[in-house]
Amino acid sequence: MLKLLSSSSSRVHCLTTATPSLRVQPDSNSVFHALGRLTGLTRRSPTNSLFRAFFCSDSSDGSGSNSGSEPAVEVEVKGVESESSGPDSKASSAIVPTYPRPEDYLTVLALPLPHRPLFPGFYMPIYVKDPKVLAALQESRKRQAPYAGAFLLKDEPGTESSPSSETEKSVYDIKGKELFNRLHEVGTLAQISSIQGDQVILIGHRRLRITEMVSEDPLTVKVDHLKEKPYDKDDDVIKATSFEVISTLRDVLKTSSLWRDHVQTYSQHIGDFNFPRLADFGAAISGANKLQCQQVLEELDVHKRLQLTLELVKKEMEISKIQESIAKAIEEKISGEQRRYLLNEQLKAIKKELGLETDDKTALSAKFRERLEPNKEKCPPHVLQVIEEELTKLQLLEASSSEFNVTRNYLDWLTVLPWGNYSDENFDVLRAQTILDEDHYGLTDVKERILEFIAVGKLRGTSQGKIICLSGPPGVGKTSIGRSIARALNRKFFRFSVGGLSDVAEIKGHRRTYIGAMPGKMVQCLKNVGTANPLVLIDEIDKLGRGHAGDPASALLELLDPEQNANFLDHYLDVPIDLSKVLFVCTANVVDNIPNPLLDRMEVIAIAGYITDEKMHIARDYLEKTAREACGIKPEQVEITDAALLALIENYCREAGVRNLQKHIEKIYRKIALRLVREGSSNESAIGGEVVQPAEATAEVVDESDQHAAANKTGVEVESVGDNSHEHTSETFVQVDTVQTSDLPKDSKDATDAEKLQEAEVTKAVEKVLVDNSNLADFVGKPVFHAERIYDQTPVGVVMGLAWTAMGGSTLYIETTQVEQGEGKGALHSTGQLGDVMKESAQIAHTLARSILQEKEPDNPFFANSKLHLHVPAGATPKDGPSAGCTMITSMLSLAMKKPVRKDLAMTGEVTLTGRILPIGGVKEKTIAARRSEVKTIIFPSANRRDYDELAPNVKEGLDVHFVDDYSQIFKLALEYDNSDTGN
Ligand SMILES: Nc1ncnc2c1ncn2[C@@H]1O[C@H](COP(=O)(O)OP(=O)(O)OP(=O)(O)O)[C@@H](O)[C@H]1O
Repeated sequence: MLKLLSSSSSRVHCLTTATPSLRVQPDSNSVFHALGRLTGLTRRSPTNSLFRAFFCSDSSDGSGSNSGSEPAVEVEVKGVESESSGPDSKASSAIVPTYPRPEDYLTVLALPLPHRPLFPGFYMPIYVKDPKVLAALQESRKRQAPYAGAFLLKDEPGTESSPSSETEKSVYDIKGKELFNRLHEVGTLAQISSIQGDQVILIGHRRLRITEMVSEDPLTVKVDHLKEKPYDKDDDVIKATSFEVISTLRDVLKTSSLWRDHVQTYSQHIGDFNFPRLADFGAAISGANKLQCQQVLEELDVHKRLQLTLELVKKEMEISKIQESIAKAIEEKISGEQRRYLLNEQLKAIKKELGLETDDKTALSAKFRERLEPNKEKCPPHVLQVIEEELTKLQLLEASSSEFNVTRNYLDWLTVLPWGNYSDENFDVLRAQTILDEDHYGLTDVKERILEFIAVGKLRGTSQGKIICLSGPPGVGKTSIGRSIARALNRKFFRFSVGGLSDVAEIKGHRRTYIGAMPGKMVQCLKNVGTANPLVLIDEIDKLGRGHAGDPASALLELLDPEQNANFLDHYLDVPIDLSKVLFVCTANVVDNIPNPLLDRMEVIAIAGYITDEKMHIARDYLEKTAREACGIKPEQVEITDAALLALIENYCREAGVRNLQKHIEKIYRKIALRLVREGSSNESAIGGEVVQPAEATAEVVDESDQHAAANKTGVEVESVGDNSHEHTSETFVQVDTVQTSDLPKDSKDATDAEKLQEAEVTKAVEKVLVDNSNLADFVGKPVFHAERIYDQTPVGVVMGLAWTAMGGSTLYIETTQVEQGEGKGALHSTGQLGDVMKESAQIAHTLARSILQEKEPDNPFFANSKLHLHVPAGATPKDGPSAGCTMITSMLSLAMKKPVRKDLAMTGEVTLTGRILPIGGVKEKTIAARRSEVKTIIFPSANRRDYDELAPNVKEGLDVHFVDDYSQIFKLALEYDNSDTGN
């Protein structure tokens, strides 16, 4: 609320009703309007009212044209409840503007202004620290002469122009002469508006110039009251400049709110708002520095002052433009980001609506929960807890962060595993037996062991995780039996090979902190099979790598050991998994290479290899069938005779396993398939060419020695049928048919009869392919040479031994010859890539043979006088082991006694220096190898009798086996035989 009071009724002017005494100058009015518009203040606003009041009242310091023409008016403003009333509404309420006459104030108190000069019409609070000055000010107020001079303080030479609060304080300490010297000459007559504590509010009135110092403390100076130089208010240049100032001010005010605040500190206690006032106004509210402001203050030429002000406000304008562009750029940046954010959110919402949302956290969490739901009851509580924690974490993470992806993948694995989800086990022993027999012939031990396992499961009501290790040469069906066991037990099957595996992380997984971390093989297995009790086949466990970081064998131990694997901890998963229900089946070629702690926990079932008879069965009942089906051939289209199969096994596939046999059978069937297709297409083509071209029975074709030649001829025939069939005169079935066909008078034939004939002949052409002994080579090539049986009749000094290799058993010869003879030349030289153990065996054999000969033939100095050479073919294969000891002695004795050993005899056994025979390994393999080489008599150490007894009857069938403790028994069997018995 604005109230105007007057100290005397004649000097009161009401603001709301303009009285005749109010005088509005044309220039000031226009300025008022201009400024009113540019400040955005309404006529009703207090500031506006104040403008109006003062325009009409004071002309005492006005332009020269108005000077002294109007009486001074004293206005008291009280209770101005508006921010426009000044910097301090309380202070404003105490304002008692008076219009001092210059002659009353020729001597004034000099107040220093540290920051800016005080412009007429503006408020300025200052701090007066000097009590004397303060007292003088209060005194002057009491005396109704509340005026002082406010002068800008010059900077101390060498100091910065912007004073800190420190310098501000020190400014107030300057006194007397020093202060006088530091004051600018031109200042302002300031009304002491209020004094509160040490804060004094000054209102600027008119310009003063110091003429001399009157007293030092407080500093009092004599002053001249300055007036602007007379100017012509209609001067175009002045007008134009002032309008430019106004328009610039308006522009600045539009953009800068800071300026609007400055405007509101304008007190309007200055009388007319005319051109000089406009210049002061512009300079005062600009952000110009104090010297520039002082320059404006000192300028008494109105035009020059306006120009100076224009410069300042223009500069201000530039600054405000820069400020605006900065603000705009920032705003644009922010709004761009906001826009992107909004669009992203919209995109998400659309995706969600269309069900395309993949990354949305809630959708993800819902997906994980849904996946977990069916197994939730069976899921262990510790796993559920981890899942819940991770789900909460997922919600808190930023979707674009890498941590989010890690958590999402982790949750993916955690929720996908078949926690407590077991497949129903089959404990039906009879069904299992049928399945096992369906898939594999023989392998009785393995099948028996599986049936035992099922029986135990049936009685206990639940099965237990076990580790079975199937060992044996390649191709004996270790891997495939694993598959059948899974089928028999109704368990899911998972196979992984650890051959060459050297990284523990393959088994135990990587820690989640690594980029691209994955769980180990076992967790992957559980995810793949979807049940917690699969049969896991770990292939090639004997070929486990050494490991560069950690020991894979130890990691496997944790995985396989039934004591530990109930709480198997994968590094990635980080929660224990129960693997105790998993049935592990490992396969190995050589048990010795399996790390001992692992082997210790396994139940090893050795599969030694197959004898011919077993191979015949496997080939006939399993391999043939599979190969036939794989080639799409019907059983009636082919016949492989027993003789051909036997020849195939004995001459081509003599190794322990049946993989090679399988390959050969597949090869035969592939060739048969090609033949059938060729013949079929040749006949079809002939029909297509409208020529009857019956073919001979295929049986004739397969009798031909060169199948390819026959096939080629057929091809030629087909192509030339339409031209001149008479040209083909070869002896093949095609030739006969062609002649017949060409002889037929085409037009005399009934079409239907011809078609029937064609059909009948085509069927005949692909009727049956017969593979027998005579044409086997056409399918599988010539038989490969087998070094195993080099001699039909072993000569003197040559004995057949039995060896065991990773590929199964094999026979090998030990040959000894005499290199040199002469007194005292007895020595032994050995070759054939023998290892140290075998070389030592040879030495032992040499010594023992010598002592035996001495005993048997004391007069025979053979060993003492002969340099012997012992060789074990094949020379390219490294050999080692002690089991050839007895064979070596026999070979040497045979040479010494010039007597060949018994026919079809093979032996094995380690021998000591005293002639004791020690047990050997691989009895089954060796027996099978001996049978393959058509050995009739075998000598084994007595200690191996038990191993031999366990062999299947068909393996033992027809063999004459002798078990010996001492070499003397071998001597008897090998060298002291009756010639009529052995056929020698
Ligand atoms: N007793 C058998 N009855 C029927 N088929 C058999 C028998 N033994 C092996 N096979 C067949 O022989 C082929 C080779 O067997 P598999 O691959 O299981 O050999 P493996 O012993 O695992 O060899 P490797 O040690 O080289 O891995 C398979 O197709 C398998 O079906």
